[in-house]
Amino acid sequence: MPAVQKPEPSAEPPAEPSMEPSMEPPADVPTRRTGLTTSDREIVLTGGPPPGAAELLARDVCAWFGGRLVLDGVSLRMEPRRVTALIGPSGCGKSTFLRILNRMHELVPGAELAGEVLLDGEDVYDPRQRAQQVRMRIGMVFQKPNPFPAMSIKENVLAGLKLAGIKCGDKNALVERSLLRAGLWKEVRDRLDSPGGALSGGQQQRLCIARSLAVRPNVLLMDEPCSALDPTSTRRIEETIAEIGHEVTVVIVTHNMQQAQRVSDHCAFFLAEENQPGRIVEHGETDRMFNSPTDPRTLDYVRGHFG
Ligand SMILES: Nc1ncnc2c1ncn2[C@@H]1O[C@H](COP(=O)(O)OP(=O)(O)OP(=O)(O)O)[C@@H](O)[C@H]1O
Repeated sequence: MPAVQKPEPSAEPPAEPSMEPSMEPPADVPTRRTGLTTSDREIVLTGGPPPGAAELLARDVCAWFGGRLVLDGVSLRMEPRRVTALIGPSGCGKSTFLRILNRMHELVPGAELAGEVLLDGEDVYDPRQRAQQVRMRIGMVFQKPNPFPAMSIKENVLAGLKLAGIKCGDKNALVERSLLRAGLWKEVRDRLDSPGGALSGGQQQRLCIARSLAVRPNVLLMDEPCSALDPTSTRRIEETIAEIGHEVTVVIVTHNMQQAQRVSDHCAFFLAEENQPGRIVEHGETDRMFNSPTDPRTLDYVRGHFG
């Protein structure tokens, strides 16, 4: 087995909810739906990630579970302020790859990996990097919404700050801004002290996105964030992705080809052929991947012929 990068004793917090970073709005440009402006920059966070979206670069990433190779030689650049979709049939390693990006893979007993993941050029697996800090900069939204059900909506939004030890001088403004960005503010502004668990599934997922955004991540990973939601909630989350995608690097796993086309700028097609580990067959601009891919397997997949 190749060199395994495996640091970090396990004094880590539970994987979920993830640490969530945040983002700066582009200077002087109000965001599309929220009308937020540069005055939002005045919400000062102490101890959080450096501001802005970051580039994620995976180089020759391999992954094993219990000695079985499940991902082989995956290299991918995920550009800042763009949405990258990971697509491919079940079991080809999309979620494993996503979890490697913010060091959640190492929480799985028997999991190993090799290769490099660079966040704006810094190796996230450098032994000097703490996994918790990495997960603060690279947030994660899961398939199933996981708010703290007994905590209030407001407390849920602020929960990531507490876990990451980030201080904020104006928590009310941060709560409002995070909920605005997640597209939930109008629906909950009159009941911020109600429990998060009382929201609908789609609202809970947007609450989790708000919780992630509150810590101002540089990257937001989303693992099938709409798979448990109805079509209306799915559309609302897609709108949210379109809005935040201008401010933070987004990497999303989705089985829904229409969704990949709607939300992503760049697309990577993963495939694990029979008895083989998952690999990237092809990646590129989403329009090209869906309209004129170079590999016939990509065309078959995006046209729904298999998977
Ligand atoms: N915790 C684990 N222990 C052992 N094997 C695992 C574990 N998690 C995933 N695998 C295996 O790794 C391979 C890749 O799984 P992964 O979940 O990353 O694929 P995926 O493309 O995300 O699938 P899906 O689309 O169904 O979620 C599969 O063969 C899976 O069985």
